[in-house]
Amino acid sequence: MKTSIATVSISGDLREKLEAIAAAGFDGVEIFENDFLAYDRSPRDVAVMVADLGLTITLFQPFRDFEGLPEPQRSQAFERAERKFDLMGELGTELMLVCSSVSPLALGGIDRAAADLRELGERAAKRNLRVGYEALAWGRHVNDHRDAWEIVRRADHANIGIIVDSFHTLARGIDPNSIRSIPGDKIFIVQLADAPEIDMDLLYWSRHFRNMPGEGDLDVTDFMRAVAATGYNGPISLEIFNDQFRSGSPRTIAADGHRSLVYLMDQVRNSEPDIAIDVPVLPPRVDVQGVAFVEFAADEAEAQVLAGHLRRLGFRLTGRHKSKAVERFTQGDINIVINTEREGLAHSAYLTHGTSAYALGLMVDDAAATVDRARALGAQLFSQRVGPNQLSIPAIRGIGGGVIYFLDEKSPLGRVWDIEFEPVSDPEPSRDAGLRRVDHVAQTMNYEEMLTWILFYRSIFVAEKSPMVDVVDPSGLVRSQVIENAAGSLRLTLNGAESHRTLAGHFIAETFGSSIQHLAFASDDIFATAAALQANGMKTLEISPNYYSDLQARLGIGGDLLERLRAANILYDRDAGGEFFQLYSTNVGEGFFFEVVQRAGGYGGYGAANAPFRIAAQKRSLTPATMPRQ
Ligand SMILES: O=C(O)c1ccc(O)c(O)c1
Ligand SMILES: [Mg+2]
Repeated sequence: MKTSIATVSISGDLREKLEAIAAAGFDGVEIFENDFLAYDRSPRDVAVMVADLGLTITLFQPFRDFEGLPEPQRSQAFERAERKFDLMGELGTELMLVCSSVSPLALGGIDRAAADLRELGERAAKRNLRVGYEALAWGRHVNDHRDAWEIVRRADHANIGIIVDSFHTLARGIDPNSIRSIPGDKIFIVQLADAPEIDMDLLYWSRHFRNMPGEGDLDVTDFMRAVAATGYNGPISLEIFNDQFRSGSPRTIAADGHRSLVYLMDQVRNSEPDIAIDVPVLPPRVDVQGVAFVEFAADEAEAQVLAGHLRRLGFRLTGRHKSKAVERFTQGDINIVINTEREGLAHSAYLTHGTSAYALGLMVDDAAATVDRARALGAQLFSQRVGPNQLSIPAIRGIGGGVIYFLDEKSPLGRVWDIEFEPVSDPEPSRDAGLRRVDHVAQTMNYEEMLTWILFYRSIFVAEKSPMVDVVDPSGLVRSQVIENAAGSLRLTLNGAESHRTLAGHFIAETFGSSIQHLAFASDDIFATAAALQANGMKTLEISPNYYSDLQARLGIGGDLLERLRAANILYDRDAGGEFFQLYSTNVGEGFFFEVVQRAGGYGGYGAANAPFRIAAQKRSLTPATMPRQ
C-alpha cells in the first residue's frame, strides 16, 4: 500500500517539506496549492524536484467552491478549473480534489451538483485527469460523505470519484461503516487524520488540531477498516492541519507521520484478517511485564550522593558489574543501576545532562521481536560494544537520546544480573522501606514533543493513553499524559513543559533536554514506609498545612488518618476505584525526585489533584539562586 502526505502537514518551504517527506519514506505527496503558490520555482521545476526525491504527486488540492453555482459564477468556476488543469499538467499530477462548496452563492441540490461534476469529468477526461469530490464537515450543502457519494454516483462519470477523509467523517460522528458500500475503485484517494476530542467549531478544530492517526482520540482504525473492506488499494494520505506541526521540525513530523501509517495499517490488518492488505507483517504490539531496571549515569562523586539517596529510600547495594564501573541497588523487585563508566553512552549522557536516569529496562516476552517491531516503526536501534561477561541487550533510543533496553525470560537476558554482576553485601545497609516495584516513570519534555512520544509508545507497546491533564505549576501549565497498560505493569507519565519557569521546564533547561524526571515506587503500606524512611534519615517533601485543612473539607478525611497523613507529609486522593497515597523526596539535583505511592483498592490515577500542591512545595525547596520565583 502506498503512503502519502499533504505538504500542508509539514513546516518549511516546499523544498524543505518535500525533502522531509522523502526522507521519512513516503511514496507520494499531496501538493497543497498554497504551498506551491508561495514557492518561487516553476511548476516544471517542482515536478523535477518531486521526481528527483523519488516521490510522486498523489493529489493536487484543494479546488474550492465549485459545485452548484448560478451563472455567471458557474462558467467562471469551469474556467478556473481549466487553469488548474493546466497547472496539474505541468506538475505532472492527474488527480484533483474538489471540496464541497462553502460559498453563500451555492444553490444546493444533489442533481445540480452531480451535473456540474459530470461536466467537470468530461473536461478532465480530455486531459486524462481525474477529479475526486470530498465533503467538508462544514460544507454549505454537502457535509457528509454519504451525500458526496450520492452526488458522485449520479454524476456517473469514469473520471469523477469520491475522496473520503477520516476527519470529516469521524468529527461529525458519521458511522464510517457506511463507506463499506462504496465501490473501492470509485474512491480516488483516502485522506487520514486524527484529532483530540475537543468540543469546538468543526472548521477551527480541523484547521488547527488535527494530528497523526494514533495521536488523537478519533477511531481512525475503524474508518480505515471500512475503507479496506471496499477493496480500495490506492494511496493512504495524511492531511494534517496542526499549528504545532507548522512550527515543528519537518523531519520529525514527517517521520511521525510515516510511523502513524505503518501502525495504523498494522492495526487494520490485525482486525480485518480476511481482507488482503498489502502491508508488511510486523511482530505484534509488545506486552510490557514491568520495569526491570532504571539506569543512572553519574560521575563518581555524584554516584556517592545518589547512592546515599537510594540507601535512605531503603535500597541496598547488591551487585557490582564484573567488567564495568556499574553498581546495582535493589529493593523488592526494583533494580537501580548507577553507571560511572568513562566511555560509552552512559558517559555521554552524563556529560550532556549531568546525573540522570538515562536508561530504562523493560521486561517483555521476546526482546528480539520487540526491537524488530520498533525498527519497523522507525525507531532508532541502539547497540554498544559488548565486553567480556556482557550480554548484548536489545535496545532502542528513547526520549532525550536515552535508551530503552529489553529483557526477556526466554533468553539469557533474564539472567543478566547473574551473568554480568558479582553479588556484594552493602557496607552501609539501611532499613528496607517496603518498596515493591516501580509504579510509574515520569518523563519530562517540551510540550511540542509530546505527540511524538505518545505515538512512539502506543505503536510499539500494548498501551493506551488517558486524557491529557493540565497540571498547574505556580509559574505556568504543565500538560500531563499517561501511557499505561491494563495490568498497570507499564505506567509512564509524560509531562510537557511550555515554560522554563515551571518545575518541569526548569528541569529540562538545567539538564539540557528531556528525560526521566521522577521515579515512583509502590509500597503496600505507605505509613510503614514513611517510618522506615525517617529511620534511614530521609527528608520528605514538606507539604503545606493548608493542604490538610482542605483534605478534611473536601474529602471528609479527619481524625487519626488526617493526623498521620499530615505528620508524614503524605498526600491523599480517592477515585471510584479506591484510595491513593503519595509522598515525595526533596529534590535530587535540579528537579529530579523520587515518589512513593500506595494504591489501595483499584485506584487508577496518579494523584493529579495533588500535583499543584506538590509542585509548589518542590519549588519552595529548590534553591532560590537557581530557580526563578514567580
Ligand atoms: O480545511 C479545508 O478547507 C480543507 C481543504 C481540503 C481538504 O481536503 C480538507 O480536508 C480540508
Ligand atoms: Mg481532506
